[in-house]
Amino acid sequence: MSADSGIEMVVAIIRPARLENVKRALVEAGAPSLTVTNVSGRGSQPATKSQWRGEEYVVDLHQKVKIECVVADTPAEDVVEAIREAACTGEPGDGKIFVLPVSDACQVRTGKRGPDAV
Ligand SMILES: Nc1ncnc2c1ncn2[C@@H]1O[C@H](COP(=O)(O)OP(=O)(O)OP(=O)(O)O)[C@@H](O)[C@H]1O
Repeated sequence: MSADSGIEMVVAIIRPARLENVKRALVEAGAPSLTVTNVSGRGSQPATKSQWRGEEYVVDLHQKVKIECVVADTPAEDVVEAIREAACTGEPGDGKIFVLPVSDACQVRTGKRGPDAV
């Protein structure tokens, strides 16, 4: 389902090691613009145990990369599929992808609004 504005945001939380693969896939899907943030999070990927100075501790927040990709001309569904294929290893912890409606956009340089600003 697409937003009234025709603009949608795909938010993907993926393995850092898959970022280059995903960036390449987004170019091929016609959606090269993106914002990338280093994040930590918890899904169903099991916690791991680590040691520091002889003390054992549980690591339940895993290092991930968050990709935000706002699209208007390219269907969000194509972006989701491109990211999924490029990010998948088949192992727990591969991540998750969310699609959000975006009510409007504004290009700072030109003042354009709506899909033309994306
Ligand atoms: N429901 C959620 N809300 C917010 N962030 C989530 C959610 N589910 C997963 N995440 C984020 O995605 C990252 C990867 O999730 P993860 O892959 O471990 O779990 P999963 O997708 O539930 O299942 P699986 O491990 O089987 O792939 C998490 O570390 C977290 O940052």
